[in-house]
Amino acid sequence: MKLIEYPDAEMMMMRVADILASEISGTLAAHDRATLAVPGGSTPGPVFDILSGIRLPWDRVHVMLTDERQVPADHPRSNERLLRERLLRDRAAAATFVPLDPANPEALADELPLSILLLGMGADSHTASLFPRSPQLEATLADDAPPVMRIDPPEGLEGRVTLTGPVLRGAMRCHVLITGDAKRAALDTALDADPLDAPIAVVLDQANVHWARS
Ligand SMILES: O=C(O)[C@H](O)[C@@H](O)[C@H](O)[C@H](O)COP(=O)(O)O
Repeated sequence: MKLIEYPDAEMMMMRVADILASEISGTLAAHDRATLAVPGGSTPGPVFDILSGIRLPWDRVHVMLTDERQVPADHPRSNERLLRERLLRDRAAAATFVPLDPANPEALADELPLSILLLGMGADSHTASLFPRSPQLEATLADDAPPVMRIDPPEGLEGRVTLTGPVLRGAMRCHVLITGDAKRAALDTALDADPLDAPIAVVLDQANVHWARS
């Protein structure tokens, strides 16, 4: 793991957007297409705002979510809604959105391995929708898991659809974006943990973790 600490969240968001843009560009220099997977939640919006305005060959970029909440696409808690409002606009409106469909996991085969993976993390160390104590966690972390699966978070949140362990581990480049002391403490604990206890551990070997206190 490489941990990059920033003086504040604003600087972190600008830098991470720059890194993602240059990784998209680098991928497109060598390949016809780049596939970028991004999280929902409350943290990444400012990265999306900046990235959407950067000049890139967006028509060769496929964008998907790392996970989705099972709510209608126009619901305030929908990650697709966040993506459409904050990332798939301005210059990035030319990108192709790839939906997560657990009924048709093979539809993702052409997108793998992911070129660039951006993950969030909860203070319980969940990432994407791989939640500790979820009844399906072990199946979603298995080496032979399909690329996308349904999963029930343990604490009565809505059902989720998530990219699975093999997809996250297989990404060519992996970034984790976190703020605050509680998430930093969870990260420190996860460094020596089993992914079944701290799911973020599934990517920490290869991850660049970007952290700002606030
Ligand atoms: O849909 C989601 O909830 C996510 O993709 C999830 O993995 C998120 O990244 C973390 O829960 C952190 O969420 P916050 O950024 O809101 O703290």
